[in-house]
Amino acid sequence: MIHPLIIRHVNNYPQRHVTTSSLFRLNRPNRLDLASLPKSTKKMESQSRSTSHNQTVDDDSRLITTATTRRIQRLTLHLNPNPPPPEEEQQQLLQRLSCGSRAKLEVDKAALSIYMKGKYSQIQDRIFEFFNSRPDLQTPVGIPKDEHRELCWKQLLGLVREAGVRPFLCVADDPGKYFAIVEAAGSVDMSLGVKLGVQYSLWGGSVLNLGTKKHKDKYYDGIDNLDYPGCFAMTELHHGSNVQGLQTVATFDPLTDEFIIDTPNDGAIKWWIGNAAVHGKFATVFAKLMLPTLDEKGVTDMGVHAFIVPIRDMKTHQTLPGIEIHDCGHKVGLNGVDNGALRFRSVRIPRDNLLNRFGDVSRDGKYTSSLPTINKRFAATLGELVGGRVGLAYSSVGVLKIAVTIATRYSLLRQQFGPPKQPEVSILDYQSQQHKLMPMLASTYAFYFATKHLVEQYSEMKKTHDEQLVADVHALSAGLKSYVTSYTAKSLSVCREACGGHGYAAVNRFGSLRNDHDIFQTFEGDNTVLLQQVAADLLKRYKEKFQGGTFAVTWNYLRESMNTYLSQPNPVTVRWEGEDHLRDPKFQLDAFRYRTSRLLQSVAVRLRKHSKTLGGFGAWNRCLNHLLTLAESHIETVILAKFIEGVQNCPDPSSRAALKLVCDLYALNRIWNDIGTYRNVDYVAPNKAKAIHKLTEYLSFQVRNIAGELVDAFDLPDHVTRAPIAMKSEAYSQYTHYVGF
Ligand SMILES: Cc1cc2nc3c(=O)[nH]c(=O)nc-3n(C[C@H](O)[C@H](O)[C@H](O)COP(=O)(O)OP(=O)(O)OC[C@H]3O[C@@H](n4cnc5c(N)ncnc54)[C@H](O)[C@@H]3O)c2cc1C
Repeated sequence: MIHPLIIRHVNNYPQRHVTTSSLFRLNRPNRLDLASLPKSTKKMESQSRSTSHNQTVDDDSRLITTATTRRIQRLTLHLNPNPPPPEEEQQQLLQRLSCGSRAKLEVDKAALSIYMKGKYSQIQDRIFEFFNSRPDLQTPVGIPKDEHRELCWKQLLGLVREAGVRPFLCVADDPGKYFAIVEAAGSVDMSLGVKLGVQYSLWGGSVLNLGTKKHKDKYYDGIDNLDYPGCFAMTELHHGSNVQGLQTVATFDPLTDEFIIDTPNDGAIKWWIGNAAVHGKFATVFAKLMLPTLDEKGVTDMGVHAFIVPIRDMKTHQTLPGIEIHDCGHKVGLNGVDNGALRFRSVRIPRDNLLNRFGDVSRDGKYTSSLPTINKRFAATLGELVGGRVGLAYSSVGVLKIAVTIATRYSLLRQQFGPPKQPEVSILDYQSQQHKLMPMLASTYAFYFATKHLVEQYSEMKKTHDEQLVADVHALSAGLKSYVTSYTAKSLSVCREACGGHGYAAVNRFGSLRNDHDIFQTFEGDNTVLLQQVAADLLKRYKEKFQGGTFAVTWNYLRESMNTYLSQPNPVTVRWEGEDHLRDPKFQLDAFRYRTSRLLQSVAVRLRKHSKTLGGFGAWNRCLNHLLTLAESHIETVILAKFIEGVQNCPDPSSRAALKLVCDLYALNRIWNDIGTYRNVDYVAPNKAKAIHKLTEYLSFQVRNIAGELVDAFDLPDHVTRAPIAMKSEAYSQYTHYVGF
């Protein structure tokens, strides 16, 4: 039993940010002797005791912890020298030590889960159940490349032909459902998610979005039922990001009414093409359309267009004449996907194989298009392909959910060290572990709401084709794809490390998740390149605004915050440090928006200045890091705004309270990460910066208290997370069983 004196003493203590981790750290061997700290720290301790209750944050929680801990240790030993307190009471003590009078939030897991799973949970559950019922379709750890490719193809066939899931129907009719299918398939095996994406978003999507009725009539069913496995052949050996630099040519031959596809040099070999090495029968090949002319050049380059090229015989599966295919080989990850390289030597295809939605060639070789310039046609063509980016952003959140679930469950289970003669504590009680994982858990929630918004916007755009929405979705998908995939990629390493040695066992997933996901940062647009598109879009709108235009819906906030930015920060509010203020969504959003406005305005000035001497390209490069920071800042702002909306719209009060806590952690952690910027411009005074830091640590602790419920709300079954160390029960025995005990 803990003596009531201790409890009273703790309750009377004016601070509430004494953390369990700092408490325990004191008791571990070889730690600093805290009694020997210099006198000045003791002075701070006594000062901190006089801090009033309505001041939010401790002056120095570690020192308070020191004093409190010593007192408790003395009292505990005096009153009861040996027996450790029963676990529940110990927990209560820790609770009080850690957050004063605040109780742990009660979370209604079921209600939160319903809210977080959204309207496509049924199809996802169906996919999980199908693979759970088919052990022969589950990917074993360490499967060799060629077997993995065959298994991945069987998984896809099983999903479509046996489980009756029809992704292609959803690509056009219900994109939200389609992205949910891709996420769930990717949770089973990321290679499967990507293979599915190649077939339906890339190959299928190119036919649907760039073709016309004749193409849909001819190819739709075969794509849907997998009789026509296909590729999306855009990238070449010498050109990936710079699509306008592609060199493959498609020359129209009016005599035979055909296009002749040619790879003019080795640099133009199509490279990295998914489905090409083994399974593909067709490829959508991106090539410069060349029309014969009567001038001395003999041909005119009409810009990059897409053509359907059969690459293997439908019956024998032999590579067709004029086509050479090689395997791109073993990759860092995603080895279930067969990426290949293709060379074309005078391959003839009918004129009808031009995907002619944005430009057509008549029988007599005349070019027609509703769009006036090559650039406009190019933009329209690429604009139709943003679905792939939306899918990657969405699936990346799915990967983050799995990783954070494994790391959090294991961190709750795992115990290392503890106070003398008391049980060891869970590693998630350490402040450092909370710091690694709780903002990540908060970010996972934040990204869920942001990508859900993106999917809704995308679906709306597909319905209405509203021009403004098209531009909005283009920038939003580029920004979210970059931001989320970069964050997930980094987090996978953090999760591995947070699980110590057992995080390194392949069976516990981090290795494959990390390797498979890593390329999400590059394909469907390199992240650094995509962020520049976001920055360019912001600048374009900024310029338009000063010419009397308006910001699009997503960008509306800039109008207001630009005005705030152009005035000086309010000298009173920069010092406000009360918890109510720091947890006010208005303060948080204002801070994010202020930062974006500032970055936007300052980079516009710099670009103008440098372009006079360096030209447009040089000036852009001179300001490139600034531009990338601007794009990230904008995307963080959009994410926060969507998270705040997600909290406000949550119908269940207990879930809403939990989400509010998580949202506050997301916001304050991001502000703290960039505190130098805020301090530099005096948006935040030193006392406020300190308060933000302390409150962030405190919120991490509070989130830790409901971390189990928060990851449970993702509702990922054990057969999806699969890591033995993260099983909902008997994790250790499942792990020992796995290695053969
Ligand atoms: C596993 C895998 C599967 C793929 N599947 C397909 C597929 O099915 N079909 C297909 O067509 N393609 C596919 N790709 C190709 C992929 O889309 C490209 O790799 C991607 O577009 C990036 O192009 P890149 O490799 O040429 O990189 P690069 O553009 O050469 O980029 C290399 C580096 O240069 C930097 N960089 C480039 N330009 C700029 C700039 N303007 N400013 C600043 N930095 C810059 C980038 O940030 C990056 O760090 C696949 C690739 C892989 C690895």
